[in-house]
Formats: sequence, structure tokens, C-alpha cells
Amino acid sequence: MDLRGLTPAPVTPFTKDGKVDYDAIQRLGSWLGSIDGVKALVVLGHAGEGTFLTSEEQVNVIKAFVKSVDDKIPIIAGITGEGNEVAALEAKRAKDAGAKAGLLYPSHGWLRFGYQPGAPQARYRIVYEGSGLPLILFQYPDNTKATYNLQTMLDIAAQPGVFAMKNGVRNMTRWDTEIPIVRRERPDLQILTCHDEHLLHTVFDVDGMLVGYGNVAPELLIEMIEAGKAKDYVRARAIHDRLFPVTKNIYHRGSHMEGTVALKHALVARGILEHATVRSPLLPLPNGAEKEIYSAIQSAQLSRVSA
Ligand SMILES: N[C@@H](CC=O)C(=O)O
Repeated sequence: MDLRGLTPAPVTPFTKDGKVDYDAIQRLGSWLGSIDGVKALVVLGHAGEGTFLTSEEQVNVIKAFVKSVDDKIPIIAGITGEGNEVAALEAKRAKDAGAKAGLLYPSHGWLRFGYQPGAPQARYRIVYEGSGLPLILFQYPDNTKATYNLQTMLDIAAQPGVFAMKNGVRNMTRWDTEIPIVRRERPDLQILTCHDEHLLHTVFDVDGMLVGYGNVAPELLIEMIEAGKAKDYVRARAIHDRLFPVTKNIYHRGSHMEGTVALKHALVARGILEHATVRSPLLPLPNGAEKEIYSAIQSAQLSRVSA
């Protein structure tokens, strides 16, 4: 599977009464899937509120996104179950629903307590063996206890079934040191940045982006990836500057939790969603935020998408 380009992580749209909105999935998926340079969609990620859905909804969301892209690009599913066997069953369900790969999250208890040496490697092995679903290594930020050290990343990347890494380490010392080593030691591993708020700073080192940001500015992010591959700083910087009001209004607002709500407002501004309903525990943004996000989308000259 070739992810050397943009892989957006779509939001999951909801109706005003909180149900999954399958018509809106069709609009979002068919638009993203029609853009040259979009390589795949990762559904049920953080931006997709994946862990806020029942397992039945998760399966239906995967099927709906598969339908929306008309088999033109692969759908990849976020796999989040805490226990490895539970995650393997989740991955099997995703595969049966049409997902072509999985983005495997760390077991979330690790965020608080850390993990025993070898546990991340075992998690990738068990989930792959139990499901046959190819997997993307997910590197969490350095300031969490669920981040993987260099050797752990190298070990996982050498395991059967692991073909790409989504890296969100957010520590530039580690990024600058580790990315060249991973590239040298695991040349077949596709390296994708997920630093939505630091894309300019990471785009020169990667094969692609796997980002929630890809929901709202796919056209410009594809150009930024091309500029990064051409080592064209001036062009990449110009796109970064044009997008900066959008970046600030989505990703500098607070944590990625606010970011998910803001992404939905931005999709309303682009004419894809009708409203920005999110599922609990997410909350609406404070008064005024919606207007600020609309202005940012306008100032970046991101036009309304016609159906
Ligand atoms: N950009 C985020 C997206 C979450 O999936 C990250 O760094 O993890």
C-alpha cells in the first residue's frame, strides 16, 4: 500500500440528534477520495471520534467510507482496544468490513503507567497474527509514557505486517536524531508525519502526512508534501503561511480535543458538513469560535466545495 502523499483522517459526522450521519460520510469520503494525491483515509482515529462509537457503529462507519470512495483508495481503520486480543478482534472486524490496513494505537493504560519492555512489539505481533490486517506503527508524543524509544520503533518496524509509521513524537531532538536512523535501518518503512500543528517543520523528512488536517485543506497539504519532497523551502513556507490562520484556529486553540470540534466547523465552512455536532465527551467550542474558523478558512482562500 502506497501512502507516499496525503492520508487524511476523516471526522465522523453526526446528525443533530447524535447518530452517525451516513449521507455526510458519503459527501466527505467521495470528495476526499476524488482528490489527486490523497492516498488513503484513516477512519476511526482521534479526529474520527473512533473510541466514542459502539463496535457496531465502527463497522458501519468503515463500510460507509469504503462505499464513499468507490474502491479508488484504501480505507484504513484506527484500532484502539486496550487488550491485545480485544484489539485483534477489532482489527478482524475492520478487515471484514473492508479496511485494508489498521492504525494500531498503544494500549491506553500505558499513557499513565508506561509499559513493560517488549510489550509494544508483542501488541503489533498479536494483532497482526490475529487479524491478518497490515498495520501502521503509531508513535505517540515523547511527553507521554506510551511513546516508543528508538529500538522499540525499529523492532516493530521489522515485524511482519508493519509497513508504515505515523510519527507524532513532538520532540525535535528525537525527530532529528531518530528519523534518519529509522530510514537507514528500515528503508521500506513509509514514514508519515502527524504533527498537524508542526507540518512545515517535519515535511522535509517524510514520505507523506497522516493527519486530521487533511479533512479541511487537502489541496494545500498535497502541495506542501510535494514541496517537501523537492526540498523547496520557499514553496512549503508560502503554503504554511497561507494556512497559518487555519492552523491557529484548529490546532493552537487548545489540545487536539478542541481540534476535532474545530475541524467540523471548518468542514461546514467548506460546504461539506451542515453542522459541527460532536459526540460526548467532546464539547462545543466557546462562543465566537465558529466565526473565527470561518474567517480563517476564507483568509486561506479555501473555497466551498461544490457537490
Ligand atoms: N496529530 C495527532 C492525530 C491523532 O491521531 C497525533 O499526533 O496523534
